[in-house]
Amino acid sequence: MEAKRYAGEWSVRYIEPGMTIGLGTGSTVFFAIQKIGELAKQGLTVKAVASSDRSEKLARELNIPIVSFSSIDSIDVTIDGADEVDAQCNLIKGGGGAHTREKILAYNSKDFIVIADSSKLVEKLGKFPLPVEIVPFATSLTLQHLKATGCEPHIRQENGQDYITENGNLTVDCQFKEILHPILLDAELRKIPGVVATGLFSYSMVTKVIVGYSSGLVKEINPHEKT
Ligand SMILES: O=C(CO)[C@H](O)[C@H](O)COP(=O)(O)O
Repeated sequence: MEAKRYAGEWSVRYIEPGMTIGLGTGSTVFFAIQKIGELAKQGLTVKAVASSDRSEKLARELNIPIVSFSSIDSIDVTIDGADEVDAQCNLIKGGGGAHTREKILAYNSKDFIVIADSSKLVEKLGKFPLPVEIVPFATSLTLQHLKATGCEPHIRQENGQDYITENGNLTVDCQFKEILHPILLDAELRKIPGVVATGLFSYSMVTKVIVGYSSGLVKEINPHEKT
């Protein structure tokens, strides 16, 4: 947990007065939102759009002004977590079931900052089952098409029932052996009618990844930096 806190708290240095910020979802973002709340209390003026009811509720409790997506043109910076980050900074997201809205936030943000503890760093994506949001219509056919891409698809359950996203859809956790070409796989999955969004986020969307270590060390990875 401390490693998540270090990454989350570090990330708020990229927030400037007057910005519109996107709030992701999850236990790492929790620490970023708390820190933003502290800064707001000290006078930082920002407005925020949230990717989930959970994050919105937390932000409201901390008196961070929340605005609706329809009232803004773009987001200055979105801060969000990840389930896996590969060597190029491609991501798997959606462990918390909010990846469709998170992708909309990231896509509409000038900067997309990913925060993660070091356990999320992997060489290749795919150990973590890939979340895919699907509409709950012709589910068994959609599952067959997902399976044909080379995975074992499982409809996510919560308290013994299908997990329903905030968009009213199902989440299918797709276990691949490994994901060698995340961008191609994302395109292949999105061709299946009924698929709303996958939890694959291309490195091209990512401005930087902030990694927290339990020692207190924080590292920044810039996927676009030439080495
Ligand atoms: O994608 C997400 C939610 O949909 C989260 O960012 C991801 O699951 C990481 O969560 P955590 O910070 O709790 O480890």
